[in-house]
Amino acid sequence: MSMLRFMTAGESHGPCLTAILEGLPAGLKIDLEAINRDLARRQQGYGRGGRMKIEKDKVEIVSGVRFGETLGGPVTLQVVNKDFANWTDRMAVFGEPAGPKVTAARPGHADLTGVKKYDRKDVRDILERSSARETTMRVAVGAVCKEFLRALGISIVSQVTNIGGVAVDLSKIDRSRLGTENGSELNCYDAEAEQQMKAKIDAAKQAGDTLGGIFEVTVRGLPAGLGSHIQWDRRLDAKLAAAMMSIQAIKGVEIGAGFDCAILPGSQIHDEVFLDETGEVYRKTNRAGGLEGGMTNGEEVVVKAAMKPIPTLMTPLHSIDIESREAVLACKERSDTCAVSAAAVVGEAMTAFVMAEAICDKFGADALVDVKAAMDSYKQRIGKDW
Ligand SMILES: Cc1cc2nc3c(=O)[nH]c(=O)nc-3n(C[C@H](O)[C@H](O)[C@H](O)COP(=O)(O)O)c2cc1C
Ligand SMILES: C=C(O[C@@H]1CC(C(=O)O)=C[C@@H](OP(=O)(O)O)[C@H]1O)C(=O)O
Repeated sequence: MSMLRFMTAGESHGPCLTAILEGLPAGLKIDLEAINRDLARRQQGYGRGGRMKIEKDKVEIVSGVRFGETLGGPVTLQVVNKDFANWTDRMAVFGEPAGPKVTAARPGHADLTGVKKYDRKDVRDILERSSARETTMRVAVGAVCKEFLRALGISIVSQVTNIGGVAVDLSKIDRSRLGTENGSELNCYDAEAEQQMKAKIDAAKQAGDTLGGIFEVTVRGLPAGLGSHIQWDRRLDAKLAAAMMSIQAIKGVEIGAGFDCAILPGSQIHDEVFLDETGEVYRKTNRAGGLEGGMTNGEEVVVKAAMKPIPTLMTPLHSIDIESREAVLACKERSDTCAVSAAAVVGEAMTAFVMAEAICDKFGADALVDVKAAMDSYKQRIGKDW
């Protein structure tokens, strides 16, 4: 099994956010600007809250890279929370809290179960870590993984396909445009749908309500045969689904035709296989989303994720106070109205990590030249044998 792994640390309003990524090969050139571009993309999107005006997330690398190239050791990435300076009364690492406690738990968030499980008296002790501010570091890690994948000819793009029930007409989408520098403010490639999405977000904000939606991530250039049918925990579709579900507020994942597979007959779901005049295998459709038997099949990997509406509502829902145990309205922290386009960037990052891990698993991960050579030789073999 691969030893590619990462861990994040940091609170939403703490001094800084950190990630350690270990297991990437030595000899990979790191482009800080590419990481910062993805961090900026994660901060964008119609419907984001006030915090995005305060932060301008920029990464610093403090280990594992020398003169712009990985050494094969753990890479430590850091992003400073500018907002920490405004939160020292509630978020200082030592001393006594001087700011108010949060005691009104928000339905749909980690608040209520978190305070019970961790024996805390202030919901802030839970919300600071359960906040999706943590996804900043996933995006930084994912951007490094994307660099690795790019060096092997693999790219990852995303699009938002639905916000609060306003759906993109996927038949209108020119898929070759996906990934062109942020298709739009909402990372949506259907201009008409996007206008309606924005109006829907405006209306939700006006009503103190929030919205969820759906995004889709596509991986191009993958060799067939990543992952395995041999054991449950080596199936790449399972790893991808788990990685997507690990993103805050994601409640559903589909690979390829996904839930439609349950409705349509086999003749309309399975992708028929043909040989071209040179003897190469091809398929006319990709309803499997590039994964069959837990392995990539050489087509684009296509995964969708459904995000629930943001749990912090400015017209708060009924809840309880954890101190007085009285019925109250949930707390109103500054919050996003809709963050699906940001979640799509996080989805790209998690997909990048899963694909990078699958590559390291199959081709080794000591030196980038060896990974490339192993992958080239494998591609030659399967190209010829098919
Ligand atoms: C990019 C992104 C931004 C988010 N912004 C907010 C927010 O501003 N306010 C909020 O209450 N929840 C926000 N969420 C959702 C919560 O983090 C999430 O619902 C919460 O952690 C509970 O986890 P669960 O929904 O997976 O059960 C955001 C999620 C993502 C992915
Ligand atoms: C509140 C949550 O996270 C949001 C995501 C987020 C970010 O950087 O994405 C920053 C946070 O900033 P603040 O709380 O200071 O406004 C929230 O906007 C949550 O997920 O519960």
